[in-house]
Amino acid sequence: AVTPWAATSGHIWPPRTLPQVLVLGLDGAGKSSVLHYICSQKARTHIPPTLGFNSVQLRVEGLEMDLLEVGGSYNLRAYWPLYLSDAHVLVFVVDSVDRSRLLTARQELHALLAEEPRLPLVVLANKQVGASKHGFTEELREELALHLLSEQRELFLLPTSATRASLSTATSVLHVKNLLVTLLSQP
Ligand SMILES: Nc1nc2c(ncn2[C@@H]2O[C@H](COP(=O)(O)OP(=O)(O)OP(=O)(O)O)[C@@H](O)[C@H]2O)c(=O)[nH]1
Ligand SMILES: [Mg+2]
Repeated sequence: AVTPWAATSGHIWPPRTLPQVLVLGLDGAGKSSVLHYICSQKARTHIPPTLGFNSVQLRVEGLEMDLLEVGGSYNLRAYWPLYLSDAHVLVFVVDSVDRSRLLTARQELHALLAEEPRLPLVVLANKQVGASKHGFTEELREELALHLLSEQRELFLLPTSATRASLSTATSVLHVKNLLVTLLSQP
């Protein structure tokens, strides 16, 4: 059988030289939408599910980076760990409205990072509507048990939205970009 990677394996081997940001998270969390916004500055509402992976290059302030999304559907999650060792930063996107799947997101995230104690982690609490309610970030931190991941790791949690053309969307995504630049610029 043809794996989803066969047609595109040239992208992942030989290893690339640009710093790599790996973008993971359950299906429907909004990975592709966030990437689309980051790269085009435009909100887009109908993006098809990622059936394999989705790779984009981004240049910010003279720094070039590769952003690699691997689809989040159950079958594709088996491939997630293969991309960890090349990653400089992991961006993990969660749907902060769909509380019923936070436990699954938490389990996947913890399983993934068990072997990578030092990989910087940026969790995006996506699908924010307007200003998030007081204490929201703390709740989410708890629900994802982020304290268990944070000993030697740089860890950030940012609220984002990606599908509405609004100032809060633009600002949230700008924060993500700036954070990536900071993380990738450190020695
Ligand atoms: N309301 C709202 N909807 C969003 C937001 N981000 C993404 N969506 C919607 O959520 C659905 C899934 O978004 P995708 O970007 O395809 O999610 P994904 O994480 O790439 O999913 P897979 O590729 O299947 O792993 C789409 O219908 C998006 O329009 C957001 O910030 N707010
Ligand atoms: Mg996608």
